[in-house]
Amino acid sequence: MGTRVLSRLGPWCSRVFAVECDPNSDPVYFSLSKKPQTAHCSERQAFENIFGGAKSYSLHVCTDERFKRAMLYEELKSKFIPTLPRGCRVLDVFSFIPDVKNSLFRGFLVKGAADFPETASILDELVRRSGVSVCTYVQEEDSQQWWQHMRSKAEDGTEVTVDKYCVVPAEAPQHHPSTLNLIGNDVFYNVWDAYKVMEQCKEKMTEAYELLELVGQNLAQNKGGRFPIIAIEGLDGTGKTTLTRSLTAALNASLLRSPPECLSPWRPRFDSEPALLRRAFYALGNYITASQIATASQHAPVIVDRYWHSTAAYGIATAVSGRVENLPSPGSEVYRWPGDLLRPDLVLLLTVNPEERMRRLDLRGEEKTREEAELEANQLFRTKVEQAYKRAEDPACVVVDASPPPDQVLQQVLLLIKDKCHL
Ligand SMILES: Nc1ncnc2c1ncn2[C@@H]1O[C@H](COP(=O)(O)OP(=O)(O)O)[C@@H](O)[C@H]1O
Ligand SMILES: Nc1ccn([C@H]2C[C@H](O)[C@@H](COP(=O)(O)OP(=O)(O)O)O2)c(=O)n1
Repeated sequence: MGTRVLSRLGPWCSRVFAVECDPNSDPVYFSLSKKPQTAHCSERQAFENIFGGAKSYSLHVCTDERFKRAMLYEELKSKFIPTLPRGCRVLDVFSFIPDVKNSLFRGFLVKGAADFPETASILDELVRRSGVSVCTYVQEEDSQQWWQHMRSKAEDGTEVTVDKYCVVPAEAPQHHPSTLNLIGNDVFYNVWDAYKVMEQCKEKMTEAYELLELVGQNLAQNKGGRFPIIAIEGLDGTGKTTLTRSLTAALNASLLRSPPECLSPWRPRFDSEPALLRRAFYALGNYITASQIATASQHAPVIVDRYWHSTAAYGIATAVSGRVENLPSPGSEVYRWPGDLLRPDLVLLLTVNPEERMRRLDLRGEEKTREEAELEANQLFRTKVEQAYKRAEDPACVVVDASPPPDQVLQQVLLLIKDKCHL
């Protein structure tokens, strides 16, 4: 497969690879060459760290078809990786064309499992699967050169062929590889893009079928009324529910939320699905909420507890790995508002320091979504969500310090609303 065309994006050997060893530092980048190249001492050391010692191999999901890609990746992550023998080291590995959108294939580099007979038979099975490629890494005797052996099934599916490439150092690309597939996989910029994802799984999930029916019934009305629409955003525990309730009473407003109540029964199901489906679920939820906002804003101001910015900020922060610096820069198209989604007049982002947020969450003591639980455990992720919120544009979020007592936060927000929405 190596020299043959792997996808519309070109052959395997033109790809760059990135192995993530530590979320707080740059990945180790390498590319492939037919001829050995001299590497600097530090580059040789980096290769030794990732390939040296116990035998290592990598698994890559490599198909252009986004639904199949998401499903295969989830299968590897939740079914294959947990079966690995204890003590194996698993690192995220990306293969991509530098700075080319939608060229990213995700995968895993596994170290210390190749000597187990069970692993060998699972790998043989994976090699024969379409959409997965399996590579092993070997060092030639008396040489410091690492080789990638890419195993793939022959056209007739019976035999396994091996393409060999030297692993050579590659420069870091301008954009972190995990940002390349955001659009259309982690964030959707029109309803039809998310709708198409849901259509692909309606056969296997009745929830998807019913969701599509609901979206279909709710798309007709998407124009705001004469009253202002105010969205309240922020991490869990920042006081959104408390504020939206008091604001609703103070302004005699309608209170809505995204995802809307009618989707609550299906939410746990979608929360346990691969990221592509989860994101499509929340994206479609925003369009149903938009239709409810359109009706409600004809009669009274509307307060919305979470809306599009939540969907985008969590989607981007989950997909972009490593450091906060890896997020797309401010001004990037990923922070734009979807053209076909009803826009709020004002978006307020509630912020409190991490200690106070934890104190509030402990006091509340409710069950959390998987992502919220991850957020709690992971300061880096939390910072990325907040940064993504702050980079959102048109409408941008107005940051509100939500650390004072509830009544003071309410007064502060009422003043803001008076100023920005003339209420
Ligand atoms: N301004 C505030 N000061 C102190 N505690 C607050 C404040 N706002 C909310 N809380 C408390 O913090 C917890 C989380 O608030 P909540 O409104 O449920 O947040 P969110 O909806 O953003 O998850 C609740 O126990 C709530 O009573
Ligand atoms: N409009 C929305 C709302 C929530 N989400 C996702 C993002 C996170 O995974 C969770 C957070 O929602 P959660 O219900 O835990 O938040 P609150 O408890 O309402 O503060 O849902 C979304 O993507 N889009």
